[in-house]
Amino acid sequence: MAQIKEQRILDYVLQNAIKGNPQNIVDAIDKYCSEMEWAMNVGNEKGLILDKIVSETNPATVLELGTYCGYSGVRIAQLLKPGACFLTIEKNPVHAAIAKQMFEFAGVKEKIQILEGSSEEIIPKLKSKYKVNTFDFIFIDHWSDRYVPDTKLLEECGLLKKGSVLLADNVVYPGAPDFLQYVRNCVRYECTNYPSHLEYSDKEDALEKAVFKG
Ligand SMILES: O=C(NCc1cccc(CNc2ccc3[nH]ncc3c2)c1)c1cc(-c2ccc(F)cc2)cc(O)c1O
Ligand SMILES: [Mg+2]
Repeated sequence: MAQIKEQRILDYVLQNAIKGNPQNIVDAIDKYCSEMEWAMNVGNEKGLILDKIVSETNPATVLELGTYCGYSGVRIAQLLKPGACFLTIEKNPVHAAIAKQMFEFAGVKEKIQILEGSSEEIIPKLKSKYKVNTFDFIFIDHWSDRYVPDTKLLEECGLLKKGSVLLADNVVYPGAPDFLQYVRNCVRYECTNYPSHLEYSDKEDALEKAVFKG
């Protein structure tokens, strides 16, 4: 069966990491992707910034756009308080299948629900179908041309409340210039930029935090 990179990453974790140990699994993915095959996980440098912002926010409800292999999902899940609700949307069914196995191995399966499909089709259904009211923390890491439309969709669907924290990956590389312009010029957001580097690379990148003011 033709193996894909994401399957090789999962296999490496299953064979080399400690089951039920989220941090060890995160470290194993970083080791594989820095030594063997580059992959678009948020990585450890930006991951530490993500950890700090999640810890400061201490969210009860989390939405992630773009699950991929589950790397950021595992990082976030290990920081959540008991009973927190974490939904992650993944359009690519192969990525979703890999992430599901990653979450099971990490022992965070009960904390995370993977919603298969695209953000534009799922976000409008979150209140009705998934009994969500608003999100305290949203990690945006899917197609960069969806960052702005999905931020507007979250507003329109009433899924943001005063203090909701949006954190967007890759705002420098590959780049999301329209997102930066939108949130930085909109009075309803308080923005902070966190310069960093592209995962497993020395190219410059950054995370952008945008706090919704209501
Ligand atoms: O593009 C990126 N990630 C998004 C992405 C990418 C591919 C597939 C999917 C399929 N998943 C998907 C799609 C649409 C969706 N709608 N709702 C959910 C949802 C889920 C998602 C990315 C790229 C680079 C990068 C690439 C090349 C390079 F040279 C340097 C850097 C680095 C990153 O950190 C990145 O995050
Ligand atoms: Mg990314």
